[in-house]
Amino acid sequence: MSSSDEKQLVTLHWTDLYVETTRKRKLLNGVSGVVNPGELCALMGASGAGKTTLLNTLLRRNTNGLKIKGDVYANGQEVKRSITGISGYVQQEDLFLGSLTVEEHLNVQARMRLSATMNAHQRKERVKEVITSMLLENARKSRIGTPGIKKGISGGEMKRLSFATALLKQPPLLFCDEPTTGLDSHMALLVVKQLELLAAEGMTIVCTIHQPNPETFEIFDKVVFLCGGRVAYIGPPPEAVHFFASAGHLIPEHSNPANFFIQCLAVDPEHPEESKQQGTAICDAFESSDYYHNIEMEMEEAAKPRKLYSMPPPSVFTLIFALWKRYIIDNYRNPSVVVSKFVQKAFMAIFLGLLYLDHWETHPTQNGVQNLKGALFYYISELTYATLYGIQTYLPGDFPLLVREYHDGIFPTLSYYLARIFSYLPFFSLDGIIFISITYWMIGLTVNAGTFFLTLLIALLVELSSASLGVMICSITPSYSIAVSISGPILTLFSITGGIFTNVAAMPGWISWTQYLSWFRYGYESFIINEFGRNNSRYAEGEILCRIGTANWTKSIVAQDQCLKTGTEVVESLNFHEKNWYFNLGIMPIYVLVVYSIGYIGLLFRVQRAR
Ligand SMILES: Nc1ncnc2c1ncn2[C@@H]1O[C@H](COP(=O)(O)OP(=O)(O)OP(=O)(O)O)[C@@H](O)[C@H]1O
Repeated sequence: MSSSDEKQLVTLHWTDLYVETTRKRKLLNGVSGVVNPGELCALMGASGAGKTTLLNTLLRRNTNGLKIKGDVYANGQEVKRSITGISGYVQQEDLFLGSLTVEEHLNVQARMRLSATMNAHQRKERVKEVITSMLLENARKSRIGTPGIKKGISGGEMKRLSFATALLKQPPLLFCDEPTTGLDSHMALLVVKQLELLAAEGMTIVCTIHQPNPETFEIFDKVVFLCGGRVAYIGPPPEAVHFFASAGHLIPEHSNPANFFIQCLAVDPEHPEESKQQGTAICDAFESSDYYHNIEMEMEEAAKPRKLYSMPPPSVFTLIFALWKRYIIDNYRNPSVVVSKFVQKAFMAIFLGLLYLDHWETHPTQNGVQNLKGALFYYISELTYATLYGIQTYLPGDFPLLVREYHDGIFPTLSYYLARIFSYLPFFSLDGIIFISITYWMIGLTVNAGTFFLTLLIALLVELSSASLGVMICSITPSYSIAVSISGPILTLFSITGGIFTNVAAMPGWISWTQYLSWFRYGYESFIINEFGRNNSRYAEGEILCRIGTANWTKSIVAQDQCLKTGTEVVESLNFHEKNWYFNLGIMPIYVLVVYSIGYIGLLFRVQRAR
């Protein structure tokens, strides 16, 4: 629409569509057709006739690996992928984020689908309108749910919600793939009547449909019967009766016309060759009939170019914000993220605190120093494993919806990627902050605000690094199980080359480079320098006792040559270097950016291929 009071009308036509597989199997063989504004058109035919292939070809969806010839036009102008900008698509399988309520889902979709020119009040009104028109008022506040996992709204309500979503932006063109499948006959009729109303308002509607009953069949303005990838009939339903009769297939009394036509065109397993010949004869008869001539004239008219408006889409920031909000709600409603994450972290913090509970008296002792070295390494592990595996539990589940919404032209992959990362950040940083804040004081790290906040900063960078690798692995691998099986060995490698299990300077050359691929090395060195280095007076000359901190001091004196007497000696005992302090703090954010970027490229590739 050019403005709110001017309605966009679209004539869709397609000419000589040929679709072939890589093995040269013809799925569509010269299919042409036209649907005018205000027409409700059904694609019909026996199973395997090519209905879904035609719908996908018109929409340029799910056509990977297929060779397509022929063109699709809207208002006389050739459209390819841009058809998504002027159309809505209701797919056979309903796909939603089940944790949202019906209204929340529509609000988020309204932000993403409606034009940038609409304000918040207008969007709200539009959401109200679709809720009312799709009879979703009673389900407004209900969670959508996930079939088979968490019960939510009914199947019929889900289908109506799919319609409501597609209709939000009032597209001039609507495609539906088997909108009545899975619905009872009453609900199916209701859906088709709803489509009739939309067509009456000027919408151009194309849908595939399986064996409609006579009452439903009559509602369509135009039907397209396909047979073996060819058009067997296209035109109004009542005329189909005459055409099939003229081709020698007189409909018996009291039979369902759609069923009868489909049977005429179907391959009979008992007489496959004869039935194929029958189908071919009907297609040939149609191509030389007046019915086809009428369609050719309609197509000629449709080919005259007319205006095609498109509304300004929302800004990238609006898209990111809407998606971020959606995933924040999802994370929040996902008890395993919120509850288990924080409870687990608090529990582990108390456990670690009690394990290493500070038992020094006035000075650090040798085993106290050793304990801190161990506890600081454990910090890395705690901030790594739960974060990386936690993220991997949820991301793969997003993929099907992401693919659908991306190919619906609602948002670019980058908007999803950024929104998803930002939606995790609060959860995957707050838990680390809680963990450090509890343990820091219990295990006896330096009581100093500067050292404490720097420990928090390092912990945050470690957790961000771990999250980035978790997201990256999920983004480039096709499933959760593959992501997890790749992550395990990588983390083991990072862990053993991180600084505590092996001397970082003494590792063999062929493996020592791996330490620089991970935050284990950078994070651990930073933690150690922060605590023991940077002229921390607590570990100045003479402050660390050459004793093991037990009750019996005299029996536990450590030999001078094995005694770490200063903080600098502690740092050097691990072959770490204070000069790396700023480098480590700088490299971790760069690491995060690089790893996220690799993940983005991987995800983009996968999303684009999944068509
Ligand atoms: N990507 C593809 N690669 C190879 N063959 C395909 C592909 N897509 C569809 N086909 C084949 O093309 C034929 C038509 O498939 P299509 O899904 O369009 O039929 P349909 O009329 O929608 O059938 P149904 O009613 O069973 O869904 C079928 O034989 C199918 O196996």
